[in-house]
Amino acid sequence: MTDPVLRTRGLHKSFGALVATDDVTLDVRAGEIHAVIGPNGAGKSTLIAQICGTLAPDRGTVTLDGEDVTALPARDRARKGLARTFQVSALAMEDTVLQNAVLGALGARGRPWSFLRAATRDRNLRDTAEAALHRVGLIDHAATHAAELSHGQRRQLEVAIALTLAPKVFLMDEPMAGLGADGSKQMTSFLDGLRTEAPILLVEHDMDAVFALADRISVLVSGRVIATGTTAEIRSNRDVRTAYLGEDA
Ligand SMILES: Nc1ncnc2c1ncn2[C@@H]1O[C@H](COP(=O)(O)OP(=O)(O)OP(=O)(O)O)[C@@H](O)[C@H]1O
Repeated sequence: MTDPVLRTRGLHKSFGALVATDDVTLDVRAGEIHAVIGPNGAGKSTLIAQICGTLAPDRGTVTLDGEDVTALPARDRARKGLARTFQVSALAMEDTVLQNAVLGALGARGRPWSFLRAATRDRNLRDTAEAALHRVGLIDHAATHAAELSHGQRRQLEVAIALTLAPKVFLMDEPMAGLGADGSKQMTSFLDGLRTEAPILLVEHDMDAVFALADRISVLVSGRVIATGTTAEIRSNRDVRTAYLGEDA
């Protein structure tokens, strides 16, 4: 079997007496969607933060394509292909969809647009940005301001920006949040097609989406992975049913 694209080994993080991440070992393999589920406060966001590098673990490692990136800051991990999406606030709302994607391709989000105006005239950057917008179905909205996009379209734009950086793996934190039933269905089918671009580590509360999409699921309870398996294995796991899904799951 090929090496996983992303692997955590023994990740551990405490806040005072509270153990938020308790020796978490998991991996994400090429082509798969690996979902992490768990009740509120189980430690999902804390885990994602350590994987993407915004929070330092007390111990344990994160490897990307076999390279130990534990000591690298988030920005360097992103450059190496660890693409965190759905931080909608990262979009420049006053800029167009195309400008956002070009800035993404430059890896230059957060810099004043006035300094980067020339970038949209750069043919290579435009081609990269347009290809990504095409891939996520936003090319017809290239001239629309990000502020005018729907919730779901903004998430697609975040993915387009991530695609411009040729991601090795996507980290997605609650992509369905706030989308409503129809929006969630559309996002589910969008993510289903996206796994061919890069595998996805998906943190999500929407169980319909999780069970429709995931190749494997890890269940986090009180910072600890209590089970990892296929959707069928997780559905029938007694510990999971007791701790999380409930007997009617
Ligand atoms: N910076 C922090 N300082 C102290 N405690 C924290 C900090 N960040 C998280 N925690 C605690 O760590 C635990 C795990 O929180 P975390 O947000 O990772 O859970 P979660 O599974 O993402 O929850 P939710 O599903 O509600 O988003 C919680 O008890 C939380 O209160």
